[in-house]
Amino acid sequence: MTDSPQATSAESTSSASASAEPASSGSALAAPRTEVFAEKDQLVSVVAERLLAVLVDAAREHGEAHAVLTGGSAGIAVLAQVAELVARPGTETPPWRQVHFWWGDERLLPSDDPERNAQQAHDALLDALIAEHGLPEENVHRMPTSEDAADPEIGAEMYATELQGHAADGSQGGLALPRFDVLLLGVGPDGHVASLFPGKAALEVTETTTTGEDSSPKPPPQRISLTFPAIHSAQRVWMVVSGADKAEAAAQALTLDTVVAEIPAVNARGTRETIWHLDRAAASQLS
Ligand SMILES: O=C(O)[C@H](O)[C@@H](O)[C@H](O)[C@H](O)COP(=O)(O)O
Repeated sequence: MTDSPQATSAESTSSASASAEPASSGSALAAPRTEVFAEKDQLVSVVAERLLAVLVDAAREHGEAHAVLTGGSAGIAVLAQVAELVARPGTETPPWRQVHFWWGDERLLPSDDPERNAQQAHDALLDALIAEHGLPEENVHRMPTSEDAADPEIGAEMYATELQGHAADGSQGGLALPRFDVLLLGVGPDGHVASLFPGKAALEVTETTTTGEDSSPKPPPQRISLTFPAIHSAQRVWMVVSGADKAEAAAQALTLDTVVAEIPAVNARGTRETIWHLDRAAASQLS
């Protein structure tokens, strides 16, 4: 455990779940690594710095960068911190016209509802990037609203089409997806990630990149989510987990024999990197 906000001094360990097989992807996925920070603020600063660095490198290397955002308190705090870094003179930033933002999940609500993950991300970061730094509005790929789609399944199909429109060449395990450089995920106290909740049919979806949820146990009930195969296509899956209410779910997700149907977060992995960024409270039950 560390009191330093520096990524290099965070505890970093390979987890026992390294040999647990993910449920839905044929390709090899990165075993989870954990990094524990004394406080949420430190976690947030490190993830924000890393996010910017990944976008800079990906834009340089591939001519474009794709980040998948999450809702939730830690995920939105990361975006607010990115906004602070971007406003700070001397921070290296990507050419924003080459950066695309996507979402891992969304609540099917009206476009201006403050509960929408996209609305919160706009307030925290995206509005400033669009207004002051040249991020093209069309690079912000929001999931459909309740005005766009009559139900979550229709919304999910619409988003799959949007993803397909930016698909990388055949490299995402047969699914039409952009090359996600980094995908952020929060974790619920029940172990959910994105809008993939314990015991739900959405956990089993393997043929499509998106899915609709009609009866989420966390309000609101109607949601749209990426599926596990879509999550597994990401180069880097970064979990951002803060607070004692996540401790039990985090400990279970990082345990060898945990079942995806009970703790979906056990199946959140990327191709190159899976990192669980936890504050001390969220890490308090890790063995
Ligand atoms: O739309 C949502 O509800 C979120 O995307 C959800 O999956 C969230 O990330 C987790 O519930 C963690 O949220 P907190 O970080 O606020 O605990």
